[in-house]
Amino acid sequence: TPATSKPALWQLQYPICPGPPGVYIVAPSAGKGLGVFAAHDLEIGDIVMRETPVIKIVPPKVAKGRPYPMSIVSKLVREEFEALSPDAQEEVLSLTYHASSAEKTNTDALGIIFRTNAYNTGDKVGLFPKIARINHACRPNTSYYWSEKLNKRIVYATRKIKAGEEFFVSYISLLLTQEERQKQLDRYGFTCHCEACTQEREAQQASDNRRTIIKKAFANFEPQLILEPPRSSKAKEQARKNAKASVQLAELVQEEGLADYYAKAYRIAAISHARVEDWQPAAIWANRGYELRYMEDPQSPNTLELYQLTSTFISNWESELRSRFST
Ligand SMILES: C[S@@+](CC[C@H](N)C(=O)[O-])C[C@H]1O[C@@H](n2cnc3c(N)ncnc32)[C@H](O)[C@@H]1O
Repeated sequence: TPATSKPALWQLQYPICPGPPGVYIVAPSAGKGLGVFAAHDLEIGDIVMRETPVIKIVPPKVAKGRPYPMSIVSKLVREEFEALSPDAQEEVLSLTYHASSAEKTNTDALGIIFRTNAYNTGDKVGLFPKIARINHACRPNTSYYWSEKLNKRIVYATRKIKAGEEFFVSYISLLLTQEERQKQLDRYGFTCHCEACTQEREAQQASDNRRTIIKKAFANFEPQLILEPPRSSKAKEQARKNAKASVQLAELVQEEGLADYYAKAYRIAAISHARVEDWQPAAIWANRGYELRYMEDPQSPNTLELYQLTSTFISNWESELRSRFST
């Protein structure tokens, strides 16, 4: 039909829905190659991308912290790659990669593309060509999770994002000092110039201190996160101190802006208050943690646990109020 022709009657009766407006735009990002930018404003929890892996491999077994042997990875990736459509192959080959000079001459580029861009995906490692365009920051504005059920990686906003802002995720653990983070990022072949890594010296030092304290506190709290109330007076005293310290920890994580770790800190604050039977803050912290975990993945064990904790703590709080007003 010529473009100038009048719309048919059915087109007027059933206007064609153009679908939701796109969330992201891929465009050059200064000093970082390509990047992914917000097409419109986003709220916390809004989905940025959902993507199925084009290649998924079972990685070879290696000691913790050791790199996967590239010869094996390359072979596994190539097998999967050969089965892809020409368009999908082209998309994979267009991805950026970082190789050492020795690797450039003796390693299959496909394996290196995979290493630069792939993400842990349950017990496998997967390549997601669209998500792979998202650059790294040490105080990112999005986070992601792998949904085994949907066979998709899901990226969502962890803070409010304005149209035109770049989306960032973290490629590494963020509970490290700037120097430690840079060592880990070296394998991606870039020096991180994100907002968290380019602060004034004093602010940088303060940020390093906060991250070191948060990491230690998470480890120290771990063995104490049991719901059974303390018995001895010494244990009770310790539990009271912990409840106070757990609030300071949550505040510190917020001050450092590490949204990826908010839910973990809120769970610690919830359980620490439950142990001293301070049900109101226990319920509030648990609910805050639950809301964040729900956003991350409604079905995950972490989400379901916080749902349970929130309901238990709310009913304990209600019983406490009832007994207080009935006397
Ligand atoms: C997974 S890719 C991200 C997308 C990539 N920028 C592109 O053009 O396809 C990882 C590569 O992006 C670049 N990159 C990611 N985050 C960066 C950052 N914060 N600073 C500089 N380069 C970055 C590095 O070259 C890194 O090896």
